[in-house]
Amino acid sequence: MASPTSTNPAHAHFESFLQAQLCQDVLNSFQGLCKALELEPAGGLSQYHKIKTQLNYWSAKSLWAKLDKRAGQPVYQQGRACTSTKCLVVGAGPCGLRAAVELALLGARVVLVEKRTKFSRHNVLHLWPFTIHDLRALGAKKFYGRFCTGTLDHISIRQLQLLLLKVALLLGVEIHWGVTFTGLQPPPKKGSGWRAQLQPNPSAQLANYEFDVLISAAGGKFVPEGFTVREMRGKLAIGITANFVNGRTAEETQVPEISGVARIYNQSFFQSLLKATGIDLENIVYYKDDTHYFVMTAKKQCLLRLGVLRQDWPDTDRLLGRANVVPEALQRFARAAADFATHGKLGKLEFAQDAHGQPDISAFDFTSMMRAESSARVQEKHGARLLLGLVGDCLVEPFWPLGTGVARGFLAAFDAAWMVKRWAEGAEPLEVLAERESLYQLLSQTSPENMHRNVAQYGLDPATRYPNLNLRAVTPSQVQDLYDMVAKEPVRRKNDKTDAGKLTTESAGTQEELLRWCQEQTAGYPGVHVTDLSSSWADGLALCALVHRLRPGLLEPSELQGLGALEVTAWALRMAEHELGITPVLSAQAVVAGSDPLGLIAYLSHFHSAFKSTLHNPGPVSKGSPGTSSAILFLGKMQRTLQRTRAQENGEDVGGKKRRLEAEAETPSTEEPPVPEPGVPLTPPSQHQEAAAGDLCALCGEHLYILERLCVDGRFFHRSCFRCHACEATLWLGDYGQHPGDGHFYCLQHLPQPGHKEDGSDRGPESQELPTPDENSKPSGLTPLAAQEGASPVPRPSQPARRLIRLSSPERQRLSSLNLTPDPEMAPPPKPPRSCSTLARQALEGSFMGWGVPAESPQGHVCFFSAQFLW
Ligand SMILES: NC(=O)C1=CN([C@@H]2O[C@H](COP(=O)(O)OP(=O)(O)OC[C@H]3O[C@@H](n4cnc5c(N)ncnc54)[C@H](OP(=O)(O)O)[C@@H]3O)[C@@H](O)[C@H]2O)C=CC1
Repeated sequence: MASPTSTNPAHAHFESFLQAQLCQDVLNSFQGLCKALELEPAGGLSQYHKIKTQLNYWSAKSLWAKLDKRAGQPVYQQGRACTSTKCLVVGAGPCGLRAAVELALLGARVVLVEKRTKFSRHNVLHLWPFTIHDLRALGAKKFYGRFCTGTLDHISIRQLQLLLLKVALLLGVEIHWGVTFTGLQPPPKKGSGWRAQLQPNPSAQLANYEFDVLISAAGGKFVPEGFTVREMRGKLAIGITANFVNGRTAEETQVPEISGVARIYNQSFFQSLLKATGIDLENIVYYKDDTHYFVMTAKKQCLLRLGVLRQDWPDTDRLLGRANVVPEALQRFARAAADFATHGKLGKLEFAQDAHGQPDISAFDFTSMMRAESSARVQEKHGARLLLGLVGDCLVEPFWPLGTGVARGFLAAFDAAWMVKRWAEGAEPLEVLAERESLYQLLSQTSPENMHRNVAQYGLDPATRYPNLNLRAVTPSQVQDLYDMVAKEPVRRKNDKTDAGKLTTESAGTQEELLRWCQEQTAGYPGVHVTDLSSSWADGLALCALVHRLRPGLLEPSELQGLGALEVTAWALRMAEHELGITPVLSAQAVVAGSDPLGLIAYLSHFHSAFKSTLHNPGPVSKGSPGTSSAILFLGKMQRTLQRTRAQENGEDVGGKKRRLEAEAETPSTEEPPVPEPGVPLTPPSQHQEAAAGDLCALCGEHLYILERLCVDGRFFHRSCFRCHACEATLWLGDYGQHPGDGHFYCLQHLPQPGHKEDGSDRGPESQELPTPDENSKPSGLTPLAAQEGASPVPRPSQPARRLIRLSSPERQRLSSLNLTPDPEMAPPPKPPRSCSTLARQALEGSFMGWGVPAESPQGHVCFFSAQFLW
């Protein structure tokens, strides 16, 4: 057995390859290695086995042991799962490389194109436990000895790229640098395949490469053909990142990292900072890696005051545009903040250089994020099918204070590779797409707390990662529009230079656009004048108009005659929920009182989504004039009723209505309460009272902020409270059951047979048919709703039967072979604290993903994150 110091040139190349810290050095040493071993690089998995056979000295063997262990997982079928699949991956960011590695392990031929020629991003990513385990298992320590040696778990983007690049090269991925993917070249005739348009003109071999899978991992600015994106925009939040040279001196090593200081947790720190420097921040983070990396959220007024921004512009792009930012002032700002946060112990704080040789500092707007509407598509031409999948920022741009780091990017990479495996197995395109979309639904809800606890079991199979998985949450019929015979026009995003400033109607995202859309949909309805996203909705008419616009047949004027605003609103909310599937995120009281503007925006964005999906699957929605005769009749009557009510109210004291709403707001039920008696003195609603307007969790009774709200059967819970009564796993919407006997919620695995006993002695086998929640079989314990319904003056439509979810036998077998039964020894995960971080984590995702909703904290702050969460 030879040692690395032997004269074998292959060993020397291999050691250089392991140690290389620049992209070009990695490529050079790998080429040298292949030459020395007389191998053609990019030879797929067989190339890996050849390298392994020839390099069998101890240092190399420790790496092979790790890679062999991963490659030996049954899911890869010894590298034969996708041998006839040819993939093109676009983008060598962390997610593109991670996806390429998985595809290579499956035995696919993988070609990756990246427009950059070097890795230069110093910014540091937070790592979840599973990502650390995953990277260690790929030999991270071998490539980067400092991997996760600090007090905090993180890695710089470039180090992450470097180590994944090395793994990808070893596994035979073909990588082309400085090559930009510009579009698809459909097959010109039968018998030919899909190719890529690339810039600059590629070699003939690359130009002629025909593939049947395209994975786009090209980052948040790129949207491949056929995909649509939605912009989520909240209140302005300005992030600043700065990287300073890390000289790795003893003094620098001593300086403690800051995993996150947020204003709401440490007011005195931020006040002292303001006093000493004039800098006003919401939060600050400091990580030590290749550089000293700082990220902070700065207040606009202070940036203007300190001359960092020249002028205040309402348009964020202009506000933070190159012309409006003074680089020297920005550098002074970041340096002073970093210096203060580290008590001056980092010395002179010299800026590291970015890709262009400039000081590595940037100010960016993180209020706007893009999210693709779907994660995959299939295109077919002349009989050649192409599967397209998105991963990483190209799929969902992360909201950096949530601390999702690269974790969800990796999950999407795994899910996409799993999709490719299913594709290679010959599953029907719509089935493949439906499964992928089912997984995509889970992505935004994932957190370390609600995934399987044993990260060592994580693999490509989604069942190893997501508990209570239902790969049929989305059905093939729901994804028909993702299967194109002809590609649609690409949708470009707002800052796409090729189509600057334009958003398609489908990706419209700002509140103004939402308002405009609401105005368009409600135009022509008598008595409806939508001028804003708050008070215009207080009489319930506009909401009814939207419901009618979507489903004209739902409105029966006779049902609503004589009702007040609150009752009308409650009716509209219920109709929307039960008939249109639009989950309420605020109560009727809050709509009428206008006490929850954020909730209303989130809620209205659901209508927009529902409207769009109805357009995709045309049903009863009338696209023509909204003012059908029944609607006009209905709303006319409603208006008269409301006018009568108002006239009566004018007889009361001026604050009668307000006081009444306030009293209503104290009723925690989401059902409409009885209209209170007039005569109570006027006081503006306090924060507490506003919070009480349907804002208490129906399970724990604690305050429920909008970002935490989960609506199940008309009641609101904290997401963290919505757990399986048996195993305490967090439940996914659509994948749970409520037992009619005990009223508790269960995951499908633990849902007891009807008539079970609480002690579980009669607990049935795994998946059970979910009870259809008809009105008579409402459980008593958890459904006060049912009791109230009798008293409700508003007729309630029958609820649609809940979906029947059964695992197929192969699925059951697969699950049982994975041995995923919860370990009885293992304590249930602690309930996460409901802090601003939790709110933030749940913001802008989940069921009210539509319009970006600024995160609402108890203190009304817009940005927040706590110690453990970081980019
Ligand atoms: N801290 C930070 O500054 C950033 C952090 N991140 C984090 O990184 C992760 C995302 O990684 P990932 O999804 O892999 O995305 P990345 O943005 O890291 O990588 C995408 C790569 O694809 C390149 N690319 C873009 N368009 C094309 C094209 N048409 N043809 C070829 N290459 C192209 C990009 O170049 P180019 O960038 O020049 O467009 C970039 O190098 C997330 O966790 C995110 O939080 C992501 C971005 C910034």
